[in-house]
Amino acid sequence: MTDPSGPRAEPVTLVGGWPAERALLSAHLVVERPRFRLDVALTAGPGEVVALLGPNGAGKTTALRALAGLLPLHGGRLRLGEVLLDDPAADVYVPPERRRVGVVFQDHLLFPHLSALENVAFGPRSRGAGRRAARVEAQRWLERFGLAEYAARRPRQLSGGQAQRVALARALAVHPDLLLLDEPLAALDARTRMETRARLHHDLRAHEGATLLITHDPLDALVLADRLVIIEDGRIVQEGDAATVTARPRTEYVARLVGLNLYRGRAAGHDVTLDGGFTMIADDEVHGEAFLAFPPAAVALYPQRPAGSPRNTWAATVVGVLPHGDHLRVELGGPIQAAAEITPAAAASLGLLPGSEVWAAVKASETRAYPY
Ligand SMILES: Nc1ncnc2c1ncn2[C@@H]1O[C@H](COP(=O)(O)OP(=O)(O)OP(=O)(O)O)[C@@H](O)[C@H]1O
Repeated sequence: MTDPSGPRAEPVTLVGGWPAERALLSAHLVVERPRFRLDVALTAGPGEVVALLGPNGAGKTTALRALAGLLPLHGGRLRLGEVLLDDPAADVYVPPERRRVGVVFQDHLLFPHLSALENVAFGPRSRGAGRRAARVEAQRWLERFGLAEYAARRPRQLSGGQAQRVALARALAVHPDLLLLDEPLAALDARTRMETRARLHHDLRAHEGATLLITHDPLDALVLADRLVIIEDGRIVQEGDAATVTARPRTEYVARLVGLNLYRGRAAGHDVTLDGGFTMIADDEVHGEAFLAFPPAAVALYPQRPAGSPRNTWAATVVGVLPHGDHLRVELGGPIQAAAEITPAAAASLGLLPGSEVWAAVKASETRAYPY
C-alpha cells in the first residue's frame, strides 16, 4: 500500500492520451504550406488505435505523410519507440524506407502482377528477409486473417474488402511500430464496408504497435479507434474517447459529426443565451460561457405554436429537407439554425417544403449545457 503522507507522483503532462515519455509514438508535427500550417501533437501507445478525423483540408493527409517520412517536418519532432525520426532543429530526418512504419493507402493497394501471398511476402522481403522466410511469414498472416484460401489469387481476383485486408497483412508482416491507415474503407461499397470494418477491428488486435487511422467517417472512428483526435485547419480542436467526444462536442464540425445541434452562449443557471440573442433552457445548471447541444431527433415540429408549449419553442423556416436513413433531416432557419429529424409521415402531414413556416420545440430535458 502507498503511504498517503509519502511523496506523491508528480502530475504528468499529457500530450494526447499517453504521457509523451511513455508513448510509442510521440510527435509534434509542424508542416508549413503557402497558405496552411499543420501544428499538432500526437501520441499513441502500444496496441492503441487513434483515429485522426477532420473536414476536407484539415491536414490529415499532411500529418500522415509527415509520419511516414514522405514529407519532412519544418518544426517540432517525431519519435517512434526509442528512435528519433525527424527533428529539423537537430538536423535529423530518417527516410521512409528506414522507418518502422507501415502504410495502407485507400487505393493503389497491391501489386497487380503478384499473388496475394507474394504481395504480403513483399513486406518482409523488402526488410531483408530471405525468400522462403518471407513466404512463411506471409502465409502466417493470411491464415491469421482467414485469407489463406486466397493466397494464390491475383488482386483483380479479390473483392475490394479482401484486397484491403491483404494490404493490411502486407503492412503488418514487417511488424511496424506504427501502422498508418489512410481512409482504409473509403473505396468500398456500403455493404462490404460494414463487413470489412468489423473484420478490420478484429485484425487490428494482432498489431502490437500503435495505429493511426485517418478517416472522414465517424463510424469507422467509433468502431475502430480507442481514441479520437479531431483536427480542423491544421490544429487539434478536440480529443478523447468516443463517449466524451460524442457527449461534449466542442466545435460545430464535431457536433455535426456526432449529429448534434451545437451552440455557444452564456449560461445563468438553466438559462443559456445563445450568441445571436435567443435564450434556451437546459437541464444542466451552468454559469458563464457555455455550449448548448441537443440532438435533431429531440426537435418536434408543429404547424402552429404548440399549446401549453414547452419553453424552448421558436418560429422557424424550412431551409431544406434531406433523407437521413429512414427519417428526414429538416434544416431550419430562424432565431437559431437547427436540424430536426422527423419521420416521412410527419413531414407529409406538415406539408414541409423549403420556405414553409413551422414551429419548433425542444424539451429542456433533452438539452445539454456544459462549460465552454
Ligand atoms: N503540396 C501542397 N502544396 C501546397 N499546399 C498543400 C499541398 N498539399 C496540401 N496542401 C494544403 O494543405 C492543407 C491540408 O491538406 P490535407 O490534404 O492534409 O488535408 P486533409 O485533411 O487530408 O483533406 P482531405 O480530407 O480533403 O483529404 C490544404 O489546405 C491543402 O490545400
